[in-house]
Amino acid sequence: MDIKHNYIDGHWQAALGGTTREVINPANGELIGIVTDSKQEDTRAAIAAARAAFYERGDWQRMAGPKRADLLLRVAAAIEARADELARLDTLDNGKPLREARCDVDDAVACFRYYAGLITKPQGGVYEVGDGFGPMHAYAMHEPIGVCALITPWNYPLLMATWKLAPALAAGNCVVFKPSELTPLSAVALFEIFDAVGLPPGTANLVLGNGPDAGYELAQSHDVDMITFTGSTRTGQAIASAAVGNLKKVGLELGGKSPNIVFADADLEGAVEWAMIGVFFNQGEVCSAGSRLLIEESIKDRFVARLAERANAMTIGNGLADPDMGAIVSAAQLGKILGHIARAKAQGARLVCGGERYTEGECGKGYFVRPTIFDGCHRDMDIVREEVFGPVLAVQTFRTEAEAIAMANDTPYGLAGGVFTTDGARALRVVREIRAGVTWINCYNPTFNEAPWGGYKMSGYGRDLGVNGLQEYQQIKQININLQPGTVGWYQ
Ligand SMILES: NC(=O)c1ccc[n+]([C@@H]2O[C@H](COP(=O)([O-])OP(=O)(O)OC[C@H]3O[C@@H](n4cnc5c(N)ncnc54)[C@H](O)[C@@H]3O)[C@@H](O)[C@H]2O)c1
Ligand SMILES: N=C(N)NCCCC=O
Ligand code: NA
Repeated sequence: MDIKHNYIDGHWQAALGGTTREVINPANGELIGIVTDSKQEDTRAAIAAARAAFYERGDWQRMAGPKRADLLLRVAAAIEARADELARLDTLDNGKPLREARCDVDDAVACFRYYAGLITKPQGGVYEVGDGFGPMHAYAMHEPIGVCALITPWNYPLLMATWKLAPALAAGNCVVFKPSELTPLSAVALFEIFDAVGLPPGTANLVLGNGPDAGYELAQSHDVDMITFTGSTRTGQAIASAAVGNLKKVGLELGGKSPNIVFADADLEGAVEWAMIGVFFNQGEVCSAGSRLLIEESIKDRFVARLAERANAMTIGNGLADPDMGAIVSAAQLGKILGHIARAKAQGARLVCGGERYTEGECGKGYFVRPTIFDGCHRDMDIVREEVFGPVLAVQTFRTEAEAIAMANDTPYGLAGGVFTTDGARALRVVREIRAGVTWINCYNPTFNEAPWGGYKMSGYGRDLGVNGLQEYQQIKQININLQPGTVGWYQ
């Protein structure tokens, strides 16, 4: 089996220490790849390459915007040409159903196209300014930040990479990217594409390795100008602390425990399906998962019974066979999920369906868990407070709109939330009160490259996607122009 290497300064390179790491298919425990295993010294080499490319040669940042855009369009076309292979890679590596992986690839193609287009549109502004020193004129222009470090999790390997790489590169930065050590294979393919389209050496660098050894150096280094991270809140806190050393800019997309509120007047069959998409899509390994179902008391029994009936009918299996739900990413993550389930039971939540590992047929060799629903949950249970990052739903009831809103906001997180009702004014009132960065009305989880994505509260700060997602990776420079050069007679 080929060993996949780091991509530094336009070359594939083994980690200096020569050690490697096995990449596992969580559907059956089989070895699907071997990657180089980087340490701090490798990360430092990648940072040095990005710095030389940005500060010494500067060819990427000075390349005309339309030309940079053209290269990113070629990246999009190359991803599209390898779409089946890339979807298969993410399914093999992460465990997700193939049709979901295929959506991720389509979104990644569109994301590169979106930022290629956006970088050619007007940016900055022109300002009428005071004339205390004679006639003056001011404008603001957007510039790249410099060397950006990007760290992503394992739940959407290609898509999370793209959400950061596409805008960071479009803006003219040089980057060092570290994907999750659990799911590095599609990132390697993406860098093969960067290599093939001919990004200037040092523009995009790939470091393969774990968080403490390869990742943390990116947060700590004084040679990095910005770090953007998607992952757990705890790791985000460690990164933000380390980033203080040189006051690098920090962007954090962290965890969540998002509320999905269903009122009695909702289209209930639709709400059931969206609630399933909310918490069982991608095995529930979604930062925005609607993992707290807040349901109006009068319909609770009927709704939960229907939800359980449909959850029990979901097919589970190897993602390549395109089941309704695939494998959990790793043995460790499966263990965490089963731990959350055991604690919920111990704390008195009532198990409605699932609640155990799934081992039918070949699944015993992999890491599967049945879609799980707990009824009778209350605010001080861990299952209501802590992110599971698995297919586990906690159900609570409310009687009034005000109570639903208070329960929705009763969390340290603030990534997402949903509301189901046929009362339009109520839907708008409720989403306005939810303290979260991403909300849905009568749907849950779809998201689009055009609109900004990110959290409130302990779900982080900064935004991916949309115009804001480009501006994350840009400095703004004010330029003041004296329209009448000469002396002003200030000092007599
Ligand atoms: N808000 C969002 O958009 C979003 C999206 C996806 C996932 N998430 C969150 O990600 C979490 C699950 O992903 P995970 O388990 O991969 O998270 P994680 O924090 O364990 O790891 C994320 C990445 O950080 C790296 N890392 C770990 N420790 C590090 C350290 N000390 N210094 C630098 N890098 C380090 C990992 O190697 C990985 O690449 C969940 O909490 C989920 O909510 C958030
Ligand atoms: N619906 C999609 N694609 N969601 C991506 C969510 C990323 C965070 O986990
Ligand atoms: Na894997």
